[in-house]
Amino acid sequence: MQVIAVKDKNEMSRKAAELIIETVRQKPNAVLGLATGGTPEGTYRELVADHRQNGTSYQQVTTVNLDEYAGIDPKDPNSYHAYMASHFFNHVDLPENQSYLPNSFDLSEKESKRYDDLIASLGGVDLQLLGIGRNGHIGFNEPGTPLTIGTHIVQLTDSTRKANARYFGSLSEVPERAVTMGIGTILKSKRILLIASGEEKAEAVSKLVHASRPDSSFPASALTAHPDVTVIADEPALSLISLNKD
Ligand SMILES: O=P(O)(O)OC[C@H]1O[C@](O)(CO)[C@@H](O)[C@@H]1O
Repeated sequence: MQVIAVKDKNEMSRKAAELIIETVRQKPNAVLGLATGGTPEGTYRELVADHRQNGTSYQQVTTVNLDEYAGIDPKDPNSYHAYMASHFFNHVDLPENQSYLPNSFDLSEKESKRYDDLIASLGGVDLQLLGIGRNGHIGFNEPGTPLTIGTHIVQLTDSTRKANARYFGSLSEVPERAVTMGIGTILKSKRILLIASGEEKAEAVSKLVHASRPDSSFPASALTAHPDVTVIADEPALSLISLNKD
């Protein structure tokens, strides 16, 4: 696991975008695994700016998203479908039929398997972008989730619902369930890029960096089993650990 320490959220966003751009420039038909939440917003802004200024093209790229709330209308502004459209898809030349998110309405096992099969049929994810929850969740894989599981339906923890309530009118409006790529799905990605910003992530980042093996009580620790993980974290997120800076 390579840990890149940066000063602040802006630098984290820039560095993460650089890595994504490099991936797309090297492999124009790359499959990008994408994340939502507050953390990657700046990264998408950087990607859009680069697309406008430098012409990086997404015409041959395919994207697959990590997760979506169960039962939410894709047109609902709080859906991850809407998030991706407004932060990224609407501003670059990615063809509409080359972006995939989990189906929020069909919660069957068959549909979950179809999502994993789709990713496999695309040749797998070249670069998976991840954020991290305060409790160590990646995607919506909450503590206790088996680490080999594929795409599945999860019951969101109170802490995750509270953390995401800032986007909804009230806590009661935050869906109780979600569909997420499983940790088994995530670990199949060829390369993983986890980004973290802010003091509220410091404990999770410290646990991740110090993890020596996968432990289902802290889902992000599963990344210790992956050979190519880059963590880009800012100073506040790294405040509980000391790193030797290059
Ligand atoms: O970036 P945020 O908003 O702190 O969220 C962290 C993680 O939580 C989720 O939004 C799910 O709650 C993930 O998709 C994200 O990576």
